[in-house]
Amino acid sequence: MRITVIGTGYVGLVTGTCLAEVGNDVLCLDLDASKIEILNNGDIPIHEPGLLEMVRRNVAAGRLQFTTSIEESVAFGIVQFIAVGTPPDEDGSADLKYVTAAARNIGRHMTEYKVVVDKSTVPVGTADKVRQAVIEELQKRDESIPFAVVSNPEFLKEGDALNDFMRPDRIVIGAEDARAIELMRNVYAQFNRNHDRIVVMDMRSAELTKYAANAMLATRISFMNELANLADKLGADIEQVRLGIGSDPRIGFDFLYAGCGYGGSCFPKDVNALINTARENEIDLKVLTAVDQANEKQKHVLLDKIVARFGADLKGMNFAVWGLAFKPNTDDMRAATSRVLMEGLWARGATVTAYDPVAMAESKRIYGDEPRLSYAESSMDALDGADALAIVTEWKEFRVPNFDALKAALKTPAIFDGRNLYSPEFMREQGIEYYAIGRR
Ligand SMILES: NC(=O)C1=CN([C@@H]2O[C@H](COP(=O)(O)OP(=O)(O)OC[C@H]3O[C@@H](n4cnc5c(N)ncnc54)[C@H](O)[C@@H]3O)[C@@H](O)[C@H]2O)C=CC1
Ligand SMILES: O=C(O)[C@H]1O[C@H](OP(=O)(O)OP(=O)(O)OC[C@H]2O[C@@H](n3ccc(=O)[nH]c3=O)[C@H](O)[C@@H]2O)[C@H](O)[C@@H](O)[C@@H]1O
Repeated sequence: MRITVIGTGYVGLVTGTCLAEVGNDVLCLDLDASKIEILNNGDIPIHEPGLLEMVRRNVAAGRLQFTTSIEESVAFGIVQFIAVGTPPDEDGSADLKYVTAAARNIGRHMTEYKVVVDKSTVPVGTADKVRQAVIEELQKRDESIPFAVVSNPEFLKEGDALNDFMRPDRIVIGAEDARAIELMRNVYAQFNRNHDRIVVMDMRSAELTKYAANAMLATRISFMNELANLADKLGADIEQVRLGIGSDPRIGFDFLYAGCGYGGSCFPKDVNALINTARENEIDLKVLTAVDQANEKQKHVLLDKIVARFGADLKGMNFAVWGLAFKPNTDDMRAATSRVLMEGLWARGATVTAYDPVAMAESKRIYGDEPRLSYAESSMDALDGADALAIVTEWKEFRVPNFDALKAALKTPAIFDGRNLYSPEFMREQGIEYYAIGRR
């Protein structure tokens, strides 16, 4: 099938590439010419494990192409996936300007039946707005070409995106048009072979399903983070508690890791967007409001522990920070806890030496030549002359450092671990002060 994907970000590029991988002909459109140039030069603009190889393989096979031409992209696919950003507006609601612009471009240029598929995370009711945008553009041209709108939210995780896309738990299709549903079943047939994972529902329910999934996962994390803070006071160990409750299949072990707050482009934004949608409908989502507040607070937990240890005035001190990305295996720093920590340290007069295996280029883009931030070539280099170490992201390479070298390099042998990487008991044996999240 010929498929167009609009937007070559984390979702669009993965979607387009995976759809090509199973044999479709895919054209990806982005209006950011620099991204298309990178892609046309055989590289990719983001860090996602395995993606570069898959892109190259499918480009070489002639199944995957990239363009900045709206006309070309609209003409190409019978199915048009919209996978553009829906960043938060000033009030926290989702900004739909990119989604509606993409829809208008389709309406402006289409000459035959199209299925317009919204893959971006959008508030309930957006499918109607997408339909309206296409209709308005058709009317301007005095055309009445048939088309369908489908809501097909994406559930992939950055860092594991190819696996999530190729082996989905479920494929949610919100649609009311029989021909569109049939086409969508065909699009996903190759990802649906072992057992039927396709859940067809109405569009509003599909849109809400996406927010419900992210909100539930965020709730689990904030719940555990609050319990971890309590465990700190009570002398209990949150990791033992996780094992104790996760063994109940109604709870499960996943997404129960306490830490220094959830970040990324989605949980914080989607929780707030859902709160906003509810507010517009005169519903006060008390649980989710608390989830968000608890997370904002949790992003300060490392700084609070540093201040409790070294005092409020950190002037002249230097902290090594391991991990800048909001999670491992990505270069994404959107809403990353590292930013809250570093900015908090700077505000108290300290400087930072940071190391991240892939996100340092992104950090340089965000912070430019910030004088209070320097970068190290390796995790161990970051420790040289630092007062103490803070760990924000659980990259694999941080799991078994040389603790003797670490102790020798730090002025105070203290680790503030936002991801609970080490055993507190082992740290005590090593003579390292260890401040983790809810561990004993
Ligand atoms: N990042 C993630 O892990 C996930 C994101 N989502 C959702 O998917 C959507 C996209 O997210 P990301 O891929 O992270 O965004 P992104 O910001 O990485 O990429 C969006 C891309 O769309 C392009 N774009 C904007 N307007 C355009 C237009 N009219 N025509 C063509 N290209 C256009 C931008 O230049 C950019 O390259 C969001 O709604 C997000 O909430 C859903 C699941 C996972
Ligand atoms: O809508 C989205 O964009 C995506 O959002 C999340 O994916 P992602 O943000 O890429 O990454 P996660 O692995 O979910 O991690 C999010 C944040 O939660 C934190 N986290 C995760 C799990 C956990 O147990 N504890 C915890 O603090 C991570 O450190 C990270 O900062 C969801 O997991 C995806 O299903 C969804 O498609």
